[in-house]
Amino acid sequence: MTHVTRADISVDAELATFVESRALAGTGVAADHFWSELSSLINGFSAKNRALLQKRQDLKGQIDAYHIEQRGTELDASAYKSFLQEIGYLVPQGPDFTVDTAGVDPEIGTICGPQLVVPIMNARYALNAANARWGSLYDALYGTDAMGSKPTAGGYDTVRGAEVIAWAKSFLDRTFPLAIGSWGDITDIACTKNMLRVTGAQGETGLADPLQYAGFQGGDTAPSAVFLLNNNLHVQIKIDADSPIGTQDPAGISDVVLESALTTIMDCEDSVAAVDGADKTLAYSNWLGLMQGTLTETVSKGGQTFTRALNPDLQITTPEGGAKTLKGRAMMLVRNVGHLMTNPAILDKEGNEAFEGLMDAMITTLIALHDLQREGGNSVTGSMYVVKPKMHGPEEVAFACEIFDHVEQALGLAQNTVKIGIMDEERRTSVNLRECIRAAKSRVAFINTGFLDRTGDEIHTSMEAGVFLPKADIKAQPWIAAYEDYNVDVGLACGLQGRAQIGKGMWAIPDNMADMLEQKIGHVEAGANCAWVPSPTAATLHVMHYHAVNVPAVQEKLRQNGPRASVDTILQIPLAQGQNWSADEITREVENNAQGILGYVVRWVDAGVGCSKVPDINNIGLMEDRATCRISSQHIANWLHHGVVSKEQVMDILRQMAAVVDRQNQGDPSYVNMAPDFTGLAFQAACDLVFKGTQQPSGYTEPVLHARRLELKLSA
Ligand SMILES: CC(=O)SCCNC(=O)CCNC(=O)[C@H](O)C(C)(C)COP(=O)(O)OP(=O)(O)OC[C@H]1O[C@@H](n2cnc3c(N)ncnc32)[C@H](O)[C@@H]1OP(=O)(O)O
Ligand SMILES: O=CC(=O)O
Ligand SMILES: [Mg+2]
Repeated sequence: MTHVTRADISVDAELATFVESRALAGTGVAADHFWSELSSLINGFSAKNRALLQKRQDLKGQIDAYHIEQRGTELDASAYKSFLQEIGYLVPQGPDFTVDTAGVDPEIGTICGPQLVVPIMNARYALNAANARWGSLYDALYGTDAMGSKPTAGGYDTVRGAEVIAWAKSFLDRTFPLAIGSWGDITDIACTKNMLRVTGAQGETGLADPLQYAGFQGGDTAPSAVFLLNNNLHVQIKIDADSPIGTQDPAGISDVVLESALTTIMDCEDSVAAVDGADKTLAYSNWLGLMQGTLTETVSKGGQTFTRALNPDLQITTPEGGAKTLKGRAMMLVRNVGHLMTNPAILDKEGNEAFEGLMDAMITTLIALHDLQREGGNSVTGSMYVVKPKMHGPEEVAFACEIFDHVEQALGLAQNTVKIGIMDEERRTSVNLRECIRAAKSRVAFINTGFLDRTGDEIHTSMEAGVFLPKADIKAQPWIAAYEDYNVDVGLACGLQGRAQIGKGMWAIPDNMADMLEQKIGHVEAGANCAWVPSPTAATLHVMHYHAVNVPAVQEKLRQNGPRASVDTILQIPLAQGQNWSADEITREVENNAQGILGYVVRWVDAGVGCSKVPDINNIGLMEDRATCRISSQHIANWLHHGVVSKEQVMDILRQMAAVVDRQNQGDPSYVNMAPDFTGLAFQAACDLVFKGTQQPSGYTEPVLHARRLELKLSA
């Protein structure tokens, strides 16, 4: 890594070249000005950043001491809450208020739908994610277990195909009922002025609600696609009687395409491994390609090689005969890193690694200028959306706003152009959520329950309180339901409706789409504008929940009924209450956690892959990222700390599981086995995460992951 001097900072040479030759080009921002502003951000804001991190440690120390002193007695909930107030962990609530965020895009304010997340360093996936605005329902049903069974290998299965078509048409019947008859029986579709006419078994008919007709493509008597609208979401019925599917359909319908990922988060955080200047440059360069609309990637699959690019917008004819443009891409947000990490990509004037959150703020916003300075594009309202993760309490949210005040001034943007998504994923944010929102009241564009990090923080914060329940049982305790409800209650009370999303967390079992279809409607029924999905296919399936449930109506009802959850319930720590687990139960719990950690870490450290699908001990593929790894490592650390398992037992299990993970990766020619030597950096990283788990700041995994990956890169 070679650094070059720019203003009072040292910048990785590759990153400096990228910024000067590509990111700044055409923005009107001069290089000298940019570096001097970035330097003043880094050199001017780092002391406060450090102080905020110190406060996290100080509060944790006081909480640890409290639990150690109380050990052996039952936690007195009221005394505990008073203690948290005294130390400033729980802050006083100010008067009622509503947010006044202005200029948000419809996908944030008024259209509810799935939110896809994608690792930004993977251009192939990032392009797919931006293009996931529209997804084939036929493909999503055919290719997954959504209908109950999985597709078999081999050619097209006509029986399964017929099942898919019937399934999709029953969705159309539920969502866009015809005045007479069923979508399954129609033989012709025509688009006359103001009317959709379909011919069915019982003659000519139309939509029961004619206002659901939104337009068409192609000729009016022989359209190539018909557009329908329900709950602000479009659905395309594709008609192509010459296509393999359309030729067998009485009306020539070849597909049903759903508007799917309304928004996509391009992730620079939990799902990536970006440890140095080269990695950060790749992340920023992909973001630039997305903001300029020029990103492409060569993709080889199924024996073919092609170039993947961003989809264009769609042009349709409205029912009245006018022209209308529909967005072809998801509205993109970018997740910056939180306040914790530093990165050697930039060094401050004393030669210390700069806080990564500061460089992300300045550079991702600079890049967004390419979108903000043109008509249309990603944001039609002239906003940029930064998801800010892992903030602890209102002071840290206020700090994020100060950072963006500086960035906006530096780049000549109006104040509050940059909107912030507040991840409600740390306990000190959950219990002070109202004040966190107040701290960003003119910027907040979403709150989202990141329950994975939140679970990790639950364990770490109360490490000294006692033995935590097994991972699956933690999810069933009152604290988490209260946390989820409280987030919605507070969001509604602060007037987020129409101005900001109230979002829910990730579906972390990417291959279990039938379960997702059954369960994730719960997010929508709980009043969420959006909820996270791991893949474009999941977005296409999850969007059907937003067709079934009118979220604004749910939110209005919830708002009128008033708050349901209380901070007191959120503060109930999910500890084991004298459970007597068998040795087998303990071993399986630790094995499961160890397998997830190792399966994730080995790809992170050795291959720089920040998000992986890793089989659990029941062979179910789970999405693993830094947050899920935080839970698993903190859980083992908790059981170790309280003597549920010994260090020797855990080490034995880690070794056994390393061999299992090696076998799972057998097909990868570049994979280096962890067993039988267990001397590799990946195995050591897993050991650090577990055996030094109690000492990791907030239980985060990134300090260990970054250190070990850097070690590997430097030794290569
Ligand atoms: C706690 C948190 O912070 S959650 C947020 C962070 N997590 C994420 O962002 C999860 C994003 N999802 C992913 O990274 C992936 O889906 C994984 C790692 C879970 C699974 O990846 P894989 O094992 O490669 O998936 P799988 O083989 O089933 O599918 C690959 C195909 O789906 C596409 N795909 C999978 N996930 C995504 C995605 N998130 N966005 C876009 N496309 C995707 C790929 O482009 C690929 O298609 P292609 O061959 O046409 O390019
Ligand atoms: O970032 C999301 C989470 O669940 O953590
Ligand atoms: Mg998270």
